[in-house]
Amino acid sequence: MTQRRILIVAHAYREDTVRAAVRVVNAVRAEGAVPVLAPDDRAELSAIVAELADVPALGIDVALTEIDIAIVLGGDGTILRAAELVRGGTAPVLGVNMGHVGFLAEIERDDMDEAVHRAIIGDYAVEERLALAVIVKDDDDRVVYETWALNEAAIEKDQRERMIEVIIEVDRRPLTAYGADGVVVATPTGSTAYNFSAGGPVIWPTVQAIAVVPLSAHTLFSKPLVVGPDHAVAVELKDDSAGTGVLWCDGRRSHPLPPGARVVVRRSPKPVLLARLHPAAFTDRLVRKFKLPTEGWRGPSEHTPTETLTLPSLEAHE
Ligand SMILES: NC(=O)c1ccc[n+]([C@@H]2O[C@H](COP(=O)([O-])OP(=O)(O)OC[C@H]3O[C@@H](n4cnc5c(N)ncnc54)[C@H](O)[C@@H]3O)[C@@H](O)[C@H]2O)c1
Ligand SMILES: Nc1ncnc2c1ncn2[C@@H]1O[C@H](COP(=O)(O)OP(=O)(O)OP(=O)(O)O)[C@@H](O)[C@H]1O
Repeated sequence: MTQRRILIVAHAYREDTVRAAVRVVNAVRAEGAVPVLAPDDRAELSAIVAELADVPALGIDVALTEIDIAIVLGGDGTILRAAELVRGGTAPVLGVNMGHVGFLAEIERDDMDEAVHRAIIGDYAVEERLALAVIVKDDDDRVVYETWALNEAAIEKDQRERMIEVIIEVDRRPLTAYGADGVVVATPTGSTAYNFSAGGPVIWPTVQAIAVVPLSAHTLFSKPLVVGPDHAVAVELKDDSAGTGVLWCDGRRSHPLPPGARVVVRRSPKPVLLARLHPAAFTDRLVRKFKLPTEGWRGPSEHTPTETLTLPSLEAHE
């Protein structure tokens, strides 16, 4: 059997995640697999823990296509960073929550050793999450920037004192126009992030959809929209928009949007892959992460992993 290659992505500025990175590197080696670090991470981490300096580097010693799985030690920001690192390959991401929220993480830090073992031996399921393909066109309809998003494409004003004037379009048909702080075009995964703060709906990960949510729109029609996964949503900055804008994808990849710029968002042909160790109900994740009140609930005590079902069970309607 070929040796498995495990990318380890750790938050480099926290003591606990750096310590966890050393532990995971040692566990991977002890089980006969190859630990790998992104070159920048290796430089940052080995400045703190010298023994990490000899870990093979991604793209130098080991190609991205050779990576079997990425183990992530951090919060959602670190998981989004890991998703970017493995985007050109086929490795799923396994998040160990060492952040504050860790909504995208599969497990909490206390279960790390068992999770690492299962990652090394390949004992996990892979869940596909809808991702967005995002392009920016200039006012001559030329593509000037291309990227992708797991959470959202946020079209935002970039001057505090000026709104942006936008036109929303679906499948090349104009829908409405308004002045706003911005527009969030979110995936089901991102529905619990910026979309959620902006008043958008929480979308279960089993739903394939794209949400379009205005940020402080100065209009009576400012409802969040949800379109199917095969619709193309475009947000245009009007030619006479007083304010200039900026595109931010997952808070990581950005591009300026002058008046006349057009951002086109579609479902990416390439989903993001998340490694799953347990079939868990998305409902439970929402309750746990957002600390929702459920005291007094009198429903059935047996656990039904609804996240993996496509139809609601009969009990759900009781
Ligand atoms: N007002 C807001 O809520 C707001 C504003 C800007 C960006 N964001 C979000 O921050 C994300 C980037 O995350 P970061 O950690 O690098 O930045 P960050 O450190 O500023 O954290 C933003 C918060 O969003 C949470 N988060 C991120 N993805 C999530 C998800 N899918 N579900 C639930 N919560 C999630 C993080 O845990 C964190 O609490 C962006 O993709 C965007 O969704 C939110
Ligand atoms: N090695 C690194 N180099 C540069 N930035 C990093 C590195 N590790 C983490 N970050 C950044 O630090 C920020 C915070 O990280 P992260 O979100 O993982 O932690 P958190 O804020 O504690 O957790 P949560 O997002 O769950 O609240 C993110 O924007 C992340 O991308």
